[in-house]
Amino acid sequence: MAASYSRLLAEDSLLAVEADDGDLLYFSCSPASCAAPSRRPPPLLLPLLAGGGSAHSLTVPCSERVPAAQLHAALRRALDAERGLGRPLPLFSLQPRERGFLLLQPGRSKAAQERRLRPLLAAHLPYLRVCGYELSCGDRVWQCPWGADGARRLVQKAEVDPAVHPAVSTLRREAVFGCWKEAQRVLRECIPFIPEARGVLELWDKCPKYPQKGNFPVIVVEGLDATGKTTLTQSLKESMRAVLLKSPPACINQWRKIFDNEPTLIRRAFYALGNYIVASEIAAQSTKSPVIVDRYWHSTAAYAIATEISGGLHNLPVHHHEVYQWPEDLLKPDLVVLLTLSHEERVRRLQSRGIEKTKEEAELEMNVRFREKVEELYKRMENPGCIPVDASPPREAVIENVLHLIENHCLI
Ligand SMILES: Nc1ncnc2c1ncn2[C@@H]1O[C@H](COP(=O)(O)OP(=O)(O)O)[C@@H](O)[C@H]1O
Ligand SMILES: Nc1ccn([C@H]2C[C@H](O)[C@@H](COP(=O)(O)OP(=O)(O)O)O2)c(=O)n1
Repeated sequence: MAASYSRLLAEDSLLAVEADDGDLLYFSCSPASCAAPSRRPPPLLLPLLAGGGSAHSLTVPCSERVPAAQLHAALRRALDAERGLGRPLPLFSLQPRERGFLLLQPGRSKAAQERRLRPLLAAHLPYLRVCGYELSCGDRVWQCPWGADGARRLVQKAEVDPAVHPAVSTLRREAVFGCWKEAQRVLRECIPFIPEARGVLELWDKCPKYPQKGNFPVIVVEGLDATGKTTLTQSLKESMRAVLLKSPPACINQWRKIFDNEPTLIRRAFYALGNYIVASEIAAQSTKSPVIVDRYWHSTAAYAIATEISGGLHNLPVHHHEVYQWPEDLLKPDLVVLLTLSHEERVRRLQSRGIEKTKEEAELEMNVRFREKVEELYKRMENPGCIPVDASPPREAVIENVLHLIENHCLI
């Protein structure tokens, strides 16, 4: 199905949901101020409600970024753990800015769904907007906010606009930080409940804020897991007598698992600041020798965008979008090499590396789309862009090719 999104006729909100196949259906709601209801019904809710099903939307206002991200994650865990409520579909609202979930239950009454939901949401209710949906007059759906008697709002079909994935407009604010100040701000807000955030910030406090690169070349190696980054960077280190650095750097790596379990906003702020910490090491080392860096900002941005933008490649932000631009306050490398590999060969290497079967299977099955998006995103990065290198030849050939590339860039 082609992706379609809702843009509201009225100023109220824009809501979209991901369908089970990973693509996006749309569902929109606006206040009754839409004077001319369309003859066409909202495509998601009407058939479901007409068939005797029920639907609820749960949204979290996003004015305070960190608490909202945490509540959203807690809600997701609670809904995932509750069997029989159906898969929570992501829901976005831009005005007012909200994120949440839509729960659809074919063949279950609204009252029964509410009975299941109430105890689950009890603790969160003061901070949530919960609405049930009712069918009336054949093709009209009413939105009924919880707790407000008679406060019914008409749900109408919205203009279908093949424009942008609703998460695109939130990327800058919530996933791909354009400067260190933003990432620092998020981690500061996390100190009360993630003590490790203080550790990261203390290390960052000691780093120079706008470090300059030395005269020696700085080469970054990017690519998906198992494309050969470790192999290549080790060899380059030896053959170029270079210093090898990694992002996130060793000094914060001990906290990586903790941040990996946090919501996107916090997780990406950790990786973003990690890049700025590495930058100060790059600056210092590149006055003395060449520097090789295993992953850097391109990985941070590509993985963040690929995770946030559901569905296929067509949902990604357009070429030259601001999220593809290198942050102005981050030290730039001289060359970024992107190792590319066919899916089959990458799987073979993952297997021969002896990854546990469960992880390997999960990787194989669920990540085809994700992998495609990350690879495409690497290629869309700009200023500097990545130079793709075929990583399928034998190790020695790949190293040779990259050394040529470095020479051609007049770096050594
Ligand atoms: N050019 C190559 N040809 C065949 N196997 C390779 C090549 N480069 C790396 N490998 C092997 O593939 C696996 C993944 O490589 P690795 O360097 O660990 O990737 P990454 O650091 O990108 O995860 C390792 O077992 C490694 O020995
Ligand atoms: N500079 C970096 C490095 C990694 N990340 C994130 C992106 C992904 O979520 C993971 C990928 O890390 P992974 O452990 O697979 O990396 P390796 O291939 O083992 O080097 O880390 C990042 O955001 N920024």
